[in-house]
Amino acid sequence: MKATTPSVRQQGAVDCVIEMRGLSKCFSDLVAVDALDLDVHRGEVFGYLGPNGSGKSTTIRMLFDFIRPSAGTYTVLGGSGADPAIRRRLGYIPGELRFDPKYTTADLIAFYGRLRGGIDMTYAHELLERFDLNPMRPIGQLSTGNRRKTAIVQAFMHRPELLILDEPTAGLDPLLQHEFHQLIGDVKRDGTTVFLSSHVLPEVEALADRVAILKKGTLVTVAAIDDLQRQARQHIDLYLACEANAEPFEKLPGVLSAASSGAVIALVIEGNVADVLKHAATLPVRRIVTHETDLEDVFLNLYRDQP
Ligand SMILES: Nc1ncnc2c1ncn2[C@@H]1O[C@H](COP(=O)(O)OP(=O)(O)OP(=O)(O)O)[C@@H](O)[C@H]1O
Repeated sequence: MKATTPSVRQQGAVDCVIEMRGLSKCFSDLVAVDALDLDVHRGEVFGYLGPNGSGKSTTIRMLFDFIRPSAGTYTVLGGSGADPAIRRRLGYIPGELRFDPKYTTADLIAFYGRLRGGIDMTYAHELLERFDLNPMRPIGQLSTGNRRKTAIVQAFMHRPELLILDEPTAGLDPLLQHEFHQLIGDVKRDGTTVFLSSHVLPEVEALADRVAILKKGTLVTVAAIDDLQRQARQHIDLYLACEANAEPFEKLPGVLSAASSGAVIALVIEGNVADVLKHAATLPVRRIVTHETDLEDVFLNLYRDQP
């Protein structure tokens, strides 16, 4: 690992809070992470996606210096994730929670409070209330979801500049997932950067500004959610005042399928819908129904094997 200057490095006008250059990790002859070049910008929520075993947790564990890279370099907040001064500015939820079962959540947050020093404990107590967590029970007696809540409180309680979250909502019920999403929105508004590894595609779609997709240790895409949304297929139904004929739509650019039934034309379109709307304007259209774009399809296609 190359330690660089302890300030956040800038790339052009953009603050990069995480930088990876050629970052690689091999376990014997398995290449778990292969020459990653990736920048995470200050203030963004960055989704880190990929199928099981694609190297997401391995990347995160390198960022905290829990394991050493086989090649390449990284910086976190301009320095090393092993540096206690940097660690105090980070919040972390590991994929696998390993708390000492005999301690309570209250013990744990008191411990982290002392370790990090000078933090406002009222916020920790607000988080306990927000997630409806009884801090006095030993962690060994908590359900999986309640252990996850403990992990959330310890990661957010000191208002870190950068949160690195490895599947943070695994095991949370939908109400608490919703609360967690609100919390991410709150900290983002305060300028916090979030590096979010998740398998929950709608969660990433709702929260992330940009995403990277990792497959077999290699980056297959780094893209803005907005750009992926533009690539997503749109489903549009046209309700006409006459018998429908889908044929003229089939030839239009971007139309993947056009089907008619009675007075309705059902269209699936990729990219720009301008030509479709131009043609629709020549017809007696009574109603247009648009369905949610299938960003999940875009993600799944990127997950699948590419040539
Ligand atoms: N300590 C280790 N020793 C040997 N192989 C390892 C070790 N840690 C991870 N691996 C292997 O490295 C690859 C990447 O694992 P990693 O846990 O980073 O994937 P992941 O993307 O986080 O997966 P998941 O989505 O299932 O959590 C896998 O093939 C895994 O078996």
